[in-house]
Amino acid sequence: MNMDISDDEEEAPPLLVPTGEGHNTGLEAATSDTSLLKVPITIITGYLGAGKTTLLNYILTERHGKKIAVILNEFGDTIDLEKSLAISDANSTTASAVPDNFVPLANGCICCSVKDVGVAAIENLMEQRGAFDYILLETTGLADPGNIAPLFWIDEGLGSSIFLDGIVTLVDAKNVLKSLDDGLGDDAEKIKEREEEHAHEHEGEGHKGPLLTTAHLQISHADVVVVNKSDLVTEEELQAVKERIRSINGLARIHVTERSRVPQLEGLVLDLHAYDNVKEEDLDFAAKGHSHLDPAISTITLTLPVLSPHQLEKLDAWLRSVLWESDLPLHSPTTLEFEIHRSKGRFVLTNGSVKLLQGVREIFEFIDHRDSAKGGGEENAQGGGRETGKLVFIGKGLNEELRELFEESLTAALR
Ligand SMILES: Nc1nc2c(ncn2[C@@H]2O[C@H](COP(=O)(O)OP(=O)(O)OP(=O)(O)O)[C@@H](O)[C@H]2O)c(=O)[nH]1
Ligand SMILES: [Zn+2]
Repeated sequence: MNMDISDDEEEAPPLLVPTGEGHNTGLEAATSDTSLLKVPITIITGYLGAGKTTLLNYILTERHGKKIAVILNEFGDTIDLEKSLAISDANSTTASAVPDNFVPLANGCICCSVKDVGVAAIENLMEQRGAFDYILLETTGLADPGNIAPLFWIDEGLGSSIFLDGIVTLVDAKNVLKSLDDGLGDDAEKIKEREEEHAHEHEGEGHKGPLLTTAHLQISHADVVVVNKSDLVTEEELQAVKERIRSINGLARIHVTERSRVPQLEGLVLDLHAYDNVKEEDLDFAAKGHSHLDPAISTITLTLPVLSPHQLEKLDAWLRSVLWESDLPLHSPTTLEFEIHRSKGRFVLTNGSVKLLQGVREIFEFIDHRDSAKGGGEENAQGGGRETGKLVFIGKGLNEELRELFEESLTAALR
């Protein structure tokens, strides 16, 4: 497994969208200042019946001063919603008419729908600029947000007019542990498909990890988890649910609700800037959790020293190996398997500037920290060479043993 981590065109996974500059590993990516001109999109995901539509309705009827366009990918069985949710006017709670060229997403596989129909729907929507200033996308209960997020994040065509603000995952407090443990109630065919896919990827290895359910995928990609239906569980049950979610995703904020009524919209479910900013406090928070309550998915944190520009390039190469090929450059090879769903990082450079890392599956980018000079300078003055950088991974198979191997591998790579 010891491998060459040099830039190899052959080995690179297919990017979803051409960026015009080859592989967008982000070292040369611009800052996100332009996001101020773009319309944010929030993806609302969650298992069947968790309360997604209830949240949408709640958002649309709350005072938020926004004109919101809603995209549903399940029009077939939510005809009433289609009528009432289409576009909410900030000045009234009654919905205005659906624009002519609003194309609903078809039923079925969300990633195909979004690729083939959804992006067009949003592009059509964008021609109605001024008609709305926020987009909410409710996915089907079985959607994997890891397939959807990159479409809105990297796509240059859309990138000019919208940006992914965050993924909000609703969970049903009463049923989520059951769904995580045995996929009970989960679409059996979907699970079988996923297992077959997995078996195919690791052909001949004769290895089968713990069950990865839709609930796992939705929680591991969440920026916010809304634990809904709190009225149906005891305080102890609620605590167990929160701990389990925390162990899967150490980065996500958790809010407990009844009828999806989050105490506040802005900052809690809307306007998160979860993909163009990385908050230090979030990384610190993730670093505190060490429980691996969930056998399938967990969160690990690695610390890094202040990096020279050359080391930043080495980090970039290391990330390409880990994220693109699921391969850990090591002196002694390991048979441990892993799969990274989400990554976030914050790195201080020797010149005092700060780089942020954002990643979903194999797609990642470095972003310049907005107040780079200030933040980095202060830290350097205070820290004086302490381990200031942090890298957080959420994914499958990330146990303590692997965390140590990651640390060993990264240390060697930065040497
Ligand atoms: N007891 C209880 N019921 C709730 C709560 N929130 C929502 N419900 C009910 O749960 C059911 C499902 O809610 P929805 O908002 O439609 O859930 P959804 O995630 O959009 O469901 P699908 O689109 O079918 O996947 C509805 O009957 C809601 O009235 C809650 O906090 N407590
Ligand atoms: Zn719904």
